[in-house]
Amino acid sequence: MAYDVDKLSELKLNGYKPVGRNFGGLAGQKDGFETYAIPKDGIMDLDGQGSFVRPPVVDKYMNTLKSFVRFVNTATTAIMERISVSLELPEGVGLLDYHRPNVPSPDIIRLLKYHAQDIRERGALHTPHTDLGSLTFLFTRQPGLQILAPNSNEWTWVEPMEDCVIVNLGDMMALLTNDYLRSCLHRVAPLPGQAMPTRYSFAYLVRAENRTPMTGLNSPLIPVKEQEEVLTSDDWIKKKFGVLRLDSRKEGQDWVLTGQDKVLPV
Ligand SMILES: O=C(O)CCC(=O)C(=O)O
Ligand SMILES: [Fe+2]
Repeated sequence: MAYDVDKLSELKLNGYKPVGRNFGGLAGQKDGFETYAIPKDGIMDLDGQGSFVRPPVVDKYMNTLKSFVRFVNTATTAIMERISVSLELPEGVGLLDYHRPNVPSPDIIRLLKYHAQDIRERGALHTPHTDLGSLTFLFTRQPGLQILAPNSNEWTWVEPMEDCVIVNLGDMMALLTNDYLRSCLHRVAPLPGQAMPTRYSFAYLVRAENRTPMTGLNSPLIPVKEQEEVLTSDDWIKKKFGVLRLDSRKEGQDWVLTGQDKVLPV
């Protein structure tokens, strides 16, 4: 297969994932969506990645992609600034220092297409998960996204709104704050009583710069945590993908997929 994401880049930053390659939303099943990833470093020509392998259609929209990355970077900086103030982070060792727009990082744009599903096969096409990065900017006009709020057993629908983008916190925010901030558990499912239609969405996934230590930042609000091993951001990404690509979820790996232990309703 041309442009296979598992062959083009170790951190799965570039290329196509067909339906059914990830662990699925239903017991013993696989996922029901295809994706195409486009790397920030390639779009912005960082780290010598400007000539990344890509099909002509991606090439054609390179200027649009560049403006889109700049737009999201501006929003990211504003959000990180606000969160840094709220967390009382000292200058120089904060979130902004690990999310510098012009420095290489494993950020991607992810295009998603969910496949239609017969009403008799109803299930979540996207297994419940948290996003592995810092922030997710999600763009869609179609419903289907659900979140599981902390201490709740019920999935809540997140309705898309005109001219709005949905922003999630991902695992890296939990790791950088020793769980003071939590990553948002979500999935994509058909609406009640309806079959799943073909659904399109796209996301910009903000991730901390390569080799960022995934441990709590220095703040009076962030609890101190004893850690046997501090992963770097690249290793965290590899670990999460290792679990996503499994055929079944093994005991003790819930946390990697969902960011939290034993939270999934049965
Ligand atoms: O399509 C959506 O609404 C959610 C996508 C998503 O969760 C993801 O790409 O990680
Ligand atoms: Fe997600």
